Amino acid sequence: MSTNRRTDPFQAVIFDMDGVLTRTADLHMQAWKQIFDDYLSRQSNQQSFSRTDYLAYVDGKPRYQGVEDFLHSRQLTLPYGKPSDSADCDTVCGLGNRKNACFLKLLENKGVEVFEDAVAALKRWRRGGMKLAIITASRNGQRILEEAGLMDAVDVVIDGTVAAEKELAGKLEIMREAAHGLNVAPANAVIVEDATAGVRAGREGEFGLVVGVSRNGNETELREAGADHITADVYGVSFLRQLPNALDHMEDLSAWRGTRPLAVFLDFDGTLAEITEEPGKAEISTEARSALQKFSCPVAVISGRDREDLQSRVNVEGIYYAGNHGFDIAGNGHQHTLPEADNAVKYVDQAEAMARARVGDLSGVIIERKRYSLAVHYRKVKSEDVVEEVRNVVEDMRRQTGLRKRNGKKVLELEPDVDWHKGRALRWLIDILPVSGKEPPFIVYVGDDVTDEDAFSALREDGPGIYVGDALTCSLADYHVRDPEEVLQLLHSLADADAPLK
Ligand SMILES: O=P(O)(O)OC[C@H]1O[C@H](O[C@H]2O[C@H](CO)[C@@H](O)[C@H](O)[C@H]2O)[C@H](O)[C@@H](O)[C@@H]1O
Repeated sequence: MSTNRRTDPFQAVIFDMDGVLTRTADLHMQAWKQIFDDYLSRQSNQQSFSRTDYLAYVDGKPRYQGVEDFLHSRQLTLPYGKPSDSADCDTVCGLGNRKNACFLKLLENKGVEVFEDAVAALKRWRRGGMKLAIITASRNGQRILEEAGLMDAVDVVIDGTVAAEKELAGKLEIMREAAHGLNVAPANAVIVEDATAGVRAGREGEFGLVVGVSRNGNETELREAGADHITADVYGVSFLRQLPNALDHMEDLSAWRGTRPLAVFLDFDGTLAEITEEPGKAEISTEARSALQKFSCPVAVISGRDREDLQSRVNVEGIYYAGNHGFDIAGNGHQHTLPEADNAVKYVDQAEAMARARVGDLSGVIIERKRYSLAVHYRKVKSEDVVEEVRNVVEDMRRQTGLRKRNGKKVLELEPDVDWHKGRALRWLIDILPVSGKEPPFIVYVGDDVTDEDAFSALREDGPGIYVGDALTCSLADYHVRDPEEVLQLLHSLADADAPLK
């Protein structure tokens, strides 16, 4: 994403409503289809209104403009009329009014459904102190947001009614008005849009980042319209922002948790243990170990290390251990490894042999063989040329073995290319946790590395992701703590919070 070049954080997110936050886009499409098909059936040689027509000519535009643009695409013209035209008039306004009456009827019958991923992202960004706006060209925007319970979830709402009152012509002016209402410059705001017209407006308005949401499989169109980043899942969208420190927000965490039972998940290197020059030297402090021992709730450590190695370094009984980035899980009578990972061991063997032969003797390179993966460390390598050589060789190894390559902190890793990672391991563990009561557990996940982002992403509303590192980050976490020392403080606070629910 283009965010890497920025050194200042984004301050606001402006969400399009229909199709991004609410599922009303389908209702709009149905309403448009009903009225256009009726009209087209009375014209000669016209095919019915399609989803392609909807996406190309109508989606994301003010109602009457949508009518005009679609009719124009079919070489049809109607008198414009006036907004007060009755719904049975064959004018641009009449057709638009007919569509609205049809839409409201559908809304009444079917209600408003929201996209959970976008609502969860909105909540996360709000917790992180981002300014938020929802925009829509729909004159029914406020009504829809009230029904969806989202009216109070953001700072500014600009819908078609507000746009008409303020004489805002089109999406770009609506976006600018939202940025103005949030008191941020467009360059410091992120636009989240599913319509090509909206993406184009975001680009034209020079907003800092334009995210295209491809729920309709329209990636190509969104890319051509100029989206910086395309996603089908808003929850996975990351950009540079300033995370609050979890230690300053323990009361917010406690309010979020409510009466749910606690479960604590942690990464090892860089989280429980300080990063060291050599992997073999990383150690958990005695304080951190005894903090883990004090928890009565479930605790799991999920690491890129081999599980046995991890277990012997952490050395706490009664907790869950997931090694090899979650490929190998065990604890409290449970055991889980993936058959696909077992089948890939021969390729890891092959990769290891290649690594030892081609970079094993290079000064500073450390090769760490794990059961399901191989790490080639270059933290101690002094020469940039050698680092480059390591990169090239690992890329070669990836091509020849079919294993997946992952970047870590001064390490390149190869692992089985299957749909499994720390996030999947986290969800697997959540499912087997021995939690009492009917409420789902409140999960706290603490991690510092790229692979922990899969876990942050898998959390959704289960609880906070806490990133270990600088506040200024692209992490998908909700909060940060600075370093393993602050992780220890966090563990103490969580242990206190765990005590009353024993
Ligand atoms: O998931 P984690 O527990 O964070 O493990 C990720 C990798 O951590 C280790 O490497 C990292 O820590 C080393 C010790 O501090 C450091 O020397 C190295 O540069 C880091 O990349 C571990 O050796 C790997 O196997 C893990 O995958």
